[in-house]
Formats: sequence, C-alpha cells, structure tokens
Amino acid sequence: MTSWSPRPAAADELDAMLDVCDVAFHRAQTPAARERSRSRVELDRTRIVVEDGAVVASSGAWTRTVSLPGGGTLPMAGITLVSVLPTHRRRGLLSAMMAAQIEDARDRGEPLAGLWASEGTIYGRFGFGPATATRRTAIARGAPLRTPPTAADGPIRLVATADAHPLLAPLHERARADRAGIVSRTAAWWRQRILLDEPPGGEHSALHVALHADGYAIYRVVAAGDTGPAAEPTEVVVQAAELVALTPGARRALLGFLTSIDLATRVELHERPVDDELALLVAAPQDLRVLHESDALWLRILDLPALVAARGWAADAALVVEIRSEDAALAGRWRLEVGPDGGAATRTAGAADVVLRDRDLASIALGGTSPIGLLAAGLAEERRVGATAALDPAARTPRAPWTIDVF
Ligand SMILES: CC(=O)SCCNC(=O)CCNC(=O)[C@H](O)C(C)(C)COP(=O)(O)OP(=O)(O)OC[C@H]1O[C@@H](n2cnc3c(N)ncnc32)[C@H](O)[C@@H]1OP(=O)(O)O
Repeated sequence: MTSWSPRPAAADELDAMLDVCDVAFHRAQTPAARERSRSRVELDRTRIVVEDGAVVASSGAWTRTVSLPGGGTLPMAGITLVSVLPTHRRRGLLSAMMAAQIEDARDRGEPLAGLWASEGTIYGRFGFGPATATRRTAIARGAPLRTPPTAADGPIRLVATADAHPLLAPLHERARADRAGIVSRTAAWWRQRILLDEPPGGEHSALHVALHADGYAIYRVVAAGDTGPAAEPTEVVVQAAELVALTPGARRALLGFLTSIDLATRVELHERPVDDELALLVAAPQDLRVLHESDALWLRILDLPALVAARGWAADAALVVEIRSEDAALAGRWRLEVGPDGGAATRTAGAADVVLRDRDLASIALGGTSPIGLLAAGLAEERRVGATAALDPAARTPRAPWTIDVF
C-alpha cells in the first residue's frame, strides 16, 4: 500500500480541499456557504493528501472543549471534514490522516478527540466509541402539559438573531456545567452555524429566538407536505433546532410556548438528550413521539490520566483495567482510583480486574454507557467478579450526556 503523507493545506489549497468534501458528501455549497466554510476552517489543523498536485483527501479539526461529568471541561480535537475522493477509497488515506490528526492533537496537549461519524462502522478501529446519543421528538400542538406554565415561571421574549449570541452564550455555558458531552462554541460558530438565518428552502419562517431568564429556544416554522398551488400544507411544524432550559420553570415556559404557537400543527425538538426531561412534562405519553434516535459524539481518549483526574466520579472505586488498544499511550494495565474527591489513573503491573477495548472505555467516559452494560453486552471481560459492578456507580452520571452541535 502506498505510504501517504498528510500535511496541512496551504491557504490557496483550501478550495480544492473543500471541493473534495463536496464530492465525498454529495453536496454542492452555495458561494455564501463556501465562504463561511472557508472562514471557519482552522488551516493549521487541516491534514490533506495531495497526489500529482491534486488534493485527493481532506481532514480538519476544531479546537474545542467538551463538558465532563461533574461540571468540568477538557480540551478536545473535534475531527471534521473527513473526505476521500471516491477514486482513492480503501487505500489507507483516512488511516494516514487520522494518525496525523491524533499526533497533532497530542502535540497540542488535547486529552480527547471527538467526532460525529457519518457511518458507525468507520471509527471504532481508530479507538473512538459512541459517547453520547441524540434524539428528535415530535409533540402535538396544544399537547397538555402535566404542569402548565404560569406567569410565575417568567416571561419569554423574542430577540433578533443578530443580537442573540451574547444573550444565549451564558445559558449555553450553564448547560455545559449541567450535562457532559456539550461542546464549546466560538463566536463564529454561533454566528454561522447556530444563528444563521439562511432559509432551508420551501415554505418556512425566519429563524426565531425565544429567550427566557433560564433558557432559550431557537426555532423556525416550516410548512411540510403538499404545498402545490391548490393544496394546503398538511403540516405546519415548529422546528426547534435547539432548546436549552436550566430550571423547571424555564422548561415549562419554553415547552408551553412552543406547543401553543398559532397555526402550527406540531413541534419537533431536534438534538435532544435521550433522557429529555421535557418528555416528562407531556401529560399524555402518546402526544410525544420519538422520531429518530442515533449516536452523537464519538470520543477517543488520548490521555487517560488527564480524563480520569478531570471528570467527576459519583462513588469510590479502585480496580485495575486492562485496555486493548493499538495506541501505545493507552494500551496496557491501569490502576484506577476514583471517588467523589477526584480520580487517578496510573500504570501498573498488577493483575487486571476488567479487560476492555479503548473504544468501549471511551463510550463510558461521559456516562453515556454504563460499565455494567458493557459487561452484559460482552464488551468488557471481568477477571475479578464484581469489579465492573464496583466501577458502575462511580462512572454513572445522574443525567445522560448530551451533544447539541453536529460538526
Ligand atoms: C468525522 C467525519 O468527518 S465523518 C465523515 C466521513 N466521510 C464520509 O463519510 C465521506 C464519504 N466517505 C469517504 O470519504 C471515505 O470512504 C472514508 C473517509 C469514510 C474512508 O476513507 P478511506 O481512505 O477509504 O479509508 P481507509 O482506506 O483509510 O480505511 C481504513 C479502514 O477502515 C475501513 N473503512 C473505511 N471506510 C469504511 C466504511 N465506510 N465502512 C466500513 N469500513 C470502512 C477500511 O476498509 C479499512 O479497513 P482495514 O484497515 O481493515 O483495511
């Protein structure tokens, strides 16, 4: 197999790199979207492959942090824009680019790498495991809530998208302290990805921002179904791309607001956590449907001691974990001593209590998968009976991790 040498793209190669992404993702960006992509890319974090003067493979990374159980954060390389031309697939280009991205992340001192996988079969081999999950739900308009909002829950006001970033950013930060898995945002990300009022096409409203003292919803109203000249739209959907609510009052107020918008037939809530408390608010369970549920953030652990020290642990546990990995920095036996006062991971020659793969350890890092679940699925092998049961209450989080941003 050819030995590829991924390298950062030069500024004048950026368009050629994004062209490769367009081909690989079967898309055509408008000139405005291309310009936004160009301005967002962190050029020094790109790793491309050039063959005979032409870019044939692309990858990039966002410099981010991700929230952890217990309210802390850690730097994370957000791997993105992974694309290989269809003429060059299965010749090791992704493998070479991934190695280059991971090396760069390590050089930058990032203990974690994360990504959204286009296909679930690709990234396990590189040590990534699904660490958070997401769901999309639909609620009928006017669905009664168990506890309807009252004036005491506080008012909601609509704010212009152009003014929203400084108002929403502190609430988003509070959400990060509340749940693991939420990725940090730059000002450009807020402006170009979250608050960009670019119509998706068809019949739709402008993007609206509903603001509460303890939360917000970003939504538009979209007519779906047959919209031909003589036809009425069959559905008018309030699509909430993002809803952050930090108190019971904010949850009642924002859900009550969205489900009572006139002329709409239903509300769709996108990118919700799988234990969404908003679902508990709907009085009749049949008024809420889960439309879609999938993996969200895939995580790879680059620095285990840093992760174990930074995340919160709900209970004491001490055990030796043997990690199966092709990554020498992770493979081998580690003694974990964790508890509410902190955690430490140190190399040990001691006998293993539990054996598991790097990707499966990554899937429990944020609390999205339980150690007991891994054991039950045969993904963890217990060498000391009861060791997994001891780790389980320590690693669990009271609330499911949540990743709002698709990148
Ligand atoms: C984080 C993100 O950006 S996610 C987006 C990923 N990009 C896409 O989905 C766009 C369309 N697809 C592509 O561009 C390419 O097919 C990629 C990037 C998925 C794979 O690139 P390639 O250069 O073909 O991968 P590479 O040759 O390095 O494969 C490495 C291994 O992964 C396997 N693999 C690669 N892609 C896939 C896949 N889609 N499904 C299953 N296995 C795969 C290969 O078979 C190979 O296995 P082996 O080591 O046992 O031989």
